[in-house]
Amino acid sequence: MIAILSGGTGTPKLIQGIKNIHSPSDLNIIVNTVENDYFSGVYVAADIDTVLYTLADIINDETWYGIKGDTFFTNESLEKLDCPELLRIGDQDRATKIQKTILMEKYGLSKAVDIQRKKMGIESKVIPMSDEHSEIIVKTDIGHLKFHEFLIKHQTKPKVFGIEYTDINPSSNIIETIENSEMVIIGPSNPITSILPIVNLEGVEKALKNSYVVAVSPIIGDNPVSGPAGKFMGSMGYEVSSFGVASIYKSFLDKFVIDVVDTKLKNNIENIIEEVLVTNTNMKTISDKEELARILLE
Ligand SMILES: C[C@H](OP(=O)(O)OP(=O)(O)OC[C@H]1O[C@@H](n2cnc3c(=O)[nH]c(N)nc32)[C@H](O)[C@@H]1O)C(=O)O
Ligand SMILES: O=c1nc2n(C[C@H](O)[C@H](O)[C@H](O)CO)c3cc(O)ccc3cc-2c(=O)[nH]1
Ligand SMILES: [Mg+2]
Repeated sequence: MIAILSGGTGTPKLIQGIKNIHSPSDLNIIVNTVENDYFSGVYVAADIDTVLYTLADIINDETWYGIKGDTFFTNESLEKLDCPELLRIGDQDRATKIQKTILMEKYGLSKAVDIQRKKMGIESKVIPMSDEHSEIIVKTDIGHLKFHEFLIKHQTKPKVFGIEYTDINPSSNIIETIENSEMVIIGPSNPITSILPIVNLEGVEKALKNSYVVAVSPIIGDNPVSGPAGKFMGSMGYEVSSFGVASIYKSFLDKFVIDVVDTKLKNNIENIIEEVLVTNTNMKTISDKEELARILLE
């Protein structure tokens, strides 16, 4: 059984490759929840929904959120009603989020997501990192911003001094999922706001130290492929490079996969991570994703 730690975008791209070459029923995806928040009265678990839609092959893989071909009648009507939404939420996507909100209020987030993934015919388990609510606050030069205000309203422009989120408990079977796995894959998601919130949960780092853990760097050269990971790493004093990512994961990482662009960093990173593998990690096509998955799983 393979455990995968996931945020949005980067890891779901890799999951598209993994699920094509490895039995989906053998995958347990542990997903970040600290970007979750209510929007227009509906609970939005952005990274969970991106993973669900990716596993169900309905993801909009231009934006890496929402459902391919979705309509936006409610989003546009809210705009006309002077209730503009920060997130551009599609109509089918909203239905899924409303379903999750209803189920969650009855059964908690983990059970709600498990009911949803079964109804979507997904064989892999999708496990929220926690059933408790915690939100990232981004400390910037224009004040403390919620993650989506920083990301969408301010287009990640403000200077970042740091991020914080309240301590929460891991959801019930995360530790045993990690301990029972032959391998833990940390996908190329944002190390600071997608992966570390999972690692910092009570007992997770210890479980990772006792597991075989492989990670893929989300940084190629001195920038992330997308999103604000570089700003967050810089604000916490990490070098914005694959070496910086290795420094974040070094206490539990066994193997680190970096891009060919960063070949020159291999020797340096081998001083802090046992095994470093250099390959193409820029996933543009499904064969890029399957090839990277093959290299990780061999
Ligand atoms: C908004 C989102 O960024 P963010 O919330 O910071 O990060 P996520 O965890 O949601 O994922 C983005 C993360 O993924 C990396 N990424 C994306 N595509 C690739 C790829 O083809 N190869 C690779 N090695 N990493 C990839 C990216 O650098 C980000 O750090 C967002 O960007 O959508
Ligand atoms: O940058 C954006 N991210 C949007 N996201 C993605 C999400 O807010 C972040 O980009 C996450 O970091 C992705 O991991 C959505 C996620 C959903 O589940 C539903 C709708 C959206 C809409 C947006 C959006 O309009 N802009
Ligand atoms: Mg994200």
